[in-house]
Amino acid sequence: MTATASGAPRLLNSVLRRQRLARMDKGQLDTLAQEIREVLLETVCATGGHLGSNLGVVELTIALHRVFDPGRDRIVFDVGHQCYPHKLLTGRLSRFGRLRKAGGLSGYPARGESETDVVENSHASTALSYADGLTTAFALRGQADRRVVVVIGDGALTGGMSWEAINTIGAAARPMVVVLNDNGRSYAPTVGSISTHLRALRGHAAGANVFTNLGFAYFGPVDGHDVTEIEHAFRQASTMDRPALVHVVTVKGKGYPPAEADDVDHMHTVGALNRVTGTPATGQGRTWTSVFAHEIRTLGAERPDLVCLSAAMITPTGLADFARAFPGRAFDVGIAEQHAVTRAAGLAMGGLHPVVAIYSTFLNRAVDQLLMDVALHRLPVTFVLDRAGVTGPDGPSHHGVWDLSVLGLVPGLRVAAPRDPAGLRALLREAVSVTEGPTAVRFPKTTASHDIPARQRIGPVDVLRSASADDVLLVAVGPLAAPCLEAAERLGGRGVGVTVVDPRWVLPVPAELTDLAARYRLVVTVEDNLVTGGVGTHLRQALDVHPAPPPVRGIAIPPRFLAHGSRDGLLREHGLDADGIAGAVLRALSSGEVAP
Ligand SMILES: Cc1ncc(C[n+]2csc(CCOP(=O)(O)OP(=O)(O)O)c2C)c(N)n1
Ligand SMILES: CC(=O)[C@@H](O)[C@H](O)COP(=O)(O)O
Ligand SMILES: [Mg+2]
Repeated sequence: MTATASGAPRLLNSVLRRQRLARMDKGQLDTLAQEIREVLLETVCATGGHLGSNLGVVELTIALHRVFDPGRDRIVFDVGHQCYPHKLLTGRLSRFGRLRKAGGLSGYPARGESETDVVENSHASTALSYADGLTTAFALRGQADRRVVVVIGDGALTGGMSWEAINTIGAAARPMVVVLNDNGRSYAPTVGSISTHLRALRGHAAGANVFTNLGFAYFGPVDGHDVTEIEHAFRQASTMDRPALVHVVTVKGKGYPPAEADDVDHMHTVGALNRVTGTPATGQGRTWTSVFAHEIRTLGAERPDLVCLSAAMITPTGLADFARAFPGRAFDVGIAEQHAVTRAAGLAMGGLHPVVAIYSTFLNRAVDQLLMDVALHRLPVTFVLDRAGVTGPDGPSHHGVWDLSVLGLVPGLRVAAPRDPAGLRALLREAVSVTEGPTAVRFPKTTASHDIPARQRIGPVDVLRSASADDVLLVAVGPLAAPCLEAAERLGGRGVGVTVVDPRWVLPVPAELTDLAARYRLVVTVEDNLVTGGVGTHLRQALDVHPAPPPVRGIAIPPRFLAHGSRDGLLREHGLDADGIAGAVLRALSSGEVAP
């Protein structure tokens, strides 16, 4: 894209070489910033993405590219959701219109797009550790002239890894520039004593502070929207013979009044927007998150022992209503999943029933805490895993496709996968009623469809469709019950008898499911999770004890990282839609490996 509604971003189009940027005067830099904001608004209002975070770092990124060489130096963005201006300044303007679309630009740094992109991960609080490694490697390889610059937000600074890295970086005293982009927010205002300290520094920074006490030179606070002031601070910091932190104060959503005025999250991440009003371009309908939000709020009134925890995502995980109704029982711990899980263990030891609301992919950050601090002690903690399965536009580090494989390893943990809103409400209630160990309830990032009735229930297992012949058993995990039923109808029309069941409590595999499966010629499991270690794996292992177990085919996500795209497109690509399921069953039946 080389033109926007307000005309071609002439200066931005000309920034194809760093030298051009270095020669711009103040007036041109201001124009360049305006052009970048125009492209950000025009694009993200159409494609969705991270709006507030990127509007806030326009001047900071221009200054970065004027002081440092993104090709030879390493600019490491923490999380990376704020990399759009960097992408626009490194030759990707023409491709920017397909941001976060299948085959288009990633919404995070992507090494395949540019040599100037370093870290593709979108999980917070990792940048300082990467930087510690990079500076060490450059020193050992005689490349100490290559500068390493970290851009980290105040939110990412609440993550424990950030302080683990600060601990060794401060001691090593190797030069590094750390740009602290302090807008006072994660999604919501950043919580905790770190945030309080930063607020004090924003007001009066003279003297020692936590960074200088840990071996860093400190520069700031700097006006994060004045390129000249930022550039001066960067140049000063880059001359230091030890790590230097530049405290840049910015406004999340700068330059777009609806974002600056958004009290919830300054439009941290948005879907397609009406740019004039700042309202969603299309209605999203009822989401799984909204069903959970309503039910946990209801449960909170019934169960005074319920408390809820989130790692800086109270609203995105559906806890906002609960927090408003029960302010003393909802805890935002910052971007600190490990602390959230073990704090929940402490809350459970103290006689409460904690609910940890967390995106599936971010639970990976706290596996040891889940295993050892919660499950080993058989503590009644309930994990509500939103964004479970293929999420879509956020790409490989956001798809929640590992939770069933991980949770299946945890002794004493029970995992539920509701197929519809009624199932979520019921299974959430069942989960928070379990007292002898941890539970988990997982659901995807999509609209919550209509309820799917069961014909009968065998133990925890719902039978959704019965066939006259015991040919095929389709085991549907969660919302994939809908495409399974559609596939069964198509197969029935071709004379294949297909029974469809929903285990509801999917791990450990219920004995009733194993006993039922043993009666069929072919068992096919369908799950929005990695094929390795998912429900299919566990059911196959459970059937091994039967004298003549039927073949089990698993339709699931292959063991590789999935690129960004639409959820439906990625599910279709991996055979997790009605066509894919029906085709897989027919191929299995004709493979000769299924008893007649
Ligand atoms: C481990 C982990 N937990 C949660 C998130 C979700 N998340 C993405 S960005 C963000 C807030 C980041 O705040 P900050 O670092 O201050 O950046 P800003 O958006 O304010 O520029 C959160 C919580 C994440 N990416 N990684
Ligand atoms: C960068 C990050 O981790 C989140 O902001 C992520 O983009 C989740 O977005 P959704 O809440 O839209 O799934
Ligand atoms: Mg922030």
